[in-house]
Amino acid sequence: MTMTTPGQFVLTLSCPDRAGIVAAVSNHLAGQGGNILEAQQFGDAETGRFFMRLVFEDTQRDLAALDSAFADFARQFAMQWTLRDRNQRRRVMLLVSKFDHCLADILYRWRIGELPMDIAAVVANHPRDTYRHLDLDGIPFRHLSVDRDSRAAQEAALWQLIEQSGTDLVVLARYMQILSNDLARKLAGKCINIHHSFLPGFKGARPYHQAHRRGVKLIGATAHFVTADLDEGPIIEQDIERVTHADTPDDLIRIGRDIERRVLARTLRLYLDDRILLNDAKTVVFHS
Ligand SMILES: Nc1nc2c(c(=O)[nH]1)N[C@@H](CN(C=O)c1ccc(C(=O)N[C@@H](CCC(=O)O)C(=O)O)cc1)CN2
Repeated sequence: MTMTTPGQFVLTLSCPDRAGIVAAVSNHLAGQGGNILEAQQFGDAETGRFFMRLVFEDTQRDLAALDSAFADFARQFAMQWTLRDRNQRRRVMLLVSKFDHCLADILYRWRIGELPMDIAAVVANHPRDTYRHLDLDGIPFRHLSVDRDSRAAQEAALWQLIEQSGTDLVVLARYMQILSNDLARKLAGKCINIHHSFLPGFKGARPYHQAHRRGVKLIGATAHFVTADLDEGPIIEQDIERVTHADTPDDLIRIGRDIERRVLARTLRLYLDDRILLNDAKTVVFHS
């Protein structure tokens, strides 16, 4: 008898909270031949919304059939949901400006298999030579220069590239250009930024210099979804390091680089494994 290797699927959902959701979802998946391997849930008492992430295996392996059956089931709960084949890799576009330490870190982790994704392109607003020390072999690179007068045209070219490359996620890896409200809206829930401060402190430009002037004893980095409101998007992951009165702004920048790298890498892994759910202006993150 030939044994079919079951496929693994990730289901995320959110809906108005009520009794019986977990049982109903579990019974539905069992009825589809699904065997649940992981399940996490959270009921937000403030918003009355329920969130769930499940990983299940199914010998049926037919995503289209599972998707259609769940669509019928989800309607009774007014669910927002996603269902994905866990082996389906996301296409991720990486945007960078002058400082490329986060990009370098992502490329390394990707090349050693730590980030299961396909890189759609690296897009920079500085020329290729800026990144001459980086291994970009096999990765499409586009230099989209931008200034006050060319911003609209640059964003139009960027959006065309995002659409044509089938990009699923845009990562601002220290990309220092403010996206227009229109582009931020088009990328809602699909664009992540690494901000080099512990938000909500020190939004905007030059946060390390702001922090130095304030005499902080901790600095941090924050990964968040990008919205039209600068550095106000739903926070996904953060981390910090201690600093002292003797540290200069350049010391803070140096110490901050490692925080930014690890926060963004953690965030990318979380996103690629469907562990981040949007909860209005916040997120629910189901850590492993
Ligand atoms: N619509 C959004 N765009 C961007 C966001 C965001 O949350 N919403 N995050 C920023 C990243 N960022 C800090 O992390 C940031 C980037 C740029 C600036 C800024 O003042 N830029 C100047 C130009 C600076 C330069 O050319 O060196 C500007 O755009 O006029 C502040 C904060 C990314 N985009």
